[in-house]
Amino acid sequence: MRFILASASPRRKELLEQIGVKFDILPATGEEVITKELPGEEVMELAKQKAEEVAKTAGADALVLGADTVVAYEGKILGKPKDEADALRMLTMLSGKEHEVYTGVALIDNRDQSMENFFERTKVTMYPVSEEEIRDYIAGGEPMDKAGAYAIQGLGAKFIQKIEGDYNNVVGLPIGRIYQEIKRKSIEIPTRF
Ligand SMILES: Cc1cn([C@H]2C[C@H](O)[C@@H](COP(=O)(O)OP(=O)(O)OP(=O)(O)O)O2)c(=O)[nH]c1=O
Repeated sequence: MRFILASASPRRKELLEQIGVKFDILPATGEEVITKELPGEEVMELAKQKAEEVAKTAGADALVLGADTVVAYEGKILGKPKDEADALRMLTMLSGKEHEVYTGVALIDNRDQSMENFFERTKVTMYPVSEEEIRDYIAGGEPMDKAGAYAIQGLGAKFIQKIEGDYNNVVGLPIGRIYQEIKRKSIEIPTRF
């Protein structure tokens, strides 16, 4: 069977490569619209939309993986910042506080049209960050394509005090959980080794 990653994210590609899976990339292009109140519901729905779009064109023998990541803080859902002012607003909000990162996953097996749809949650605590540090960080460009306006795997690491849960889930893919779900369903996916 073919394994297809329905994502344009270089982080997701790297995480799948890390566990030795052989796969092709077919990014979903549809508009992401936030419609749910709860972050777990939201990321599951967006992951499902991405996987469904790609599954339609992926062929009868494909397993398609879609994912979506958001940050949640005090009932608010933070996606990617719209502009630099939005990034400043997000990082000011997260400074010195604990927030949650949710990644939703959808795995569609085209052979029997079945779907696994779940989310993983990781708690992240940021040290207090000054406005000057935030402005410098934004000027460097890293926040703009990241949910919550930071990258734990990049320069943003200097703001992170602690995390509770799967680190890879924050980067964009709960890779251990995904492997366990594939194993649980007894799906044989191609490997590089
Ligand atoms: C919190 C956090 C998010 N992110 C990234 C992961 C995701 O790529 C991004 C959230 O955007 P997403 O909409 O989840 O994904 P994407 O648009 O990058 O890719 P695609 O829809 O094609 O799959 O934020 C980090 O890289 N590091 C972090 O610490």
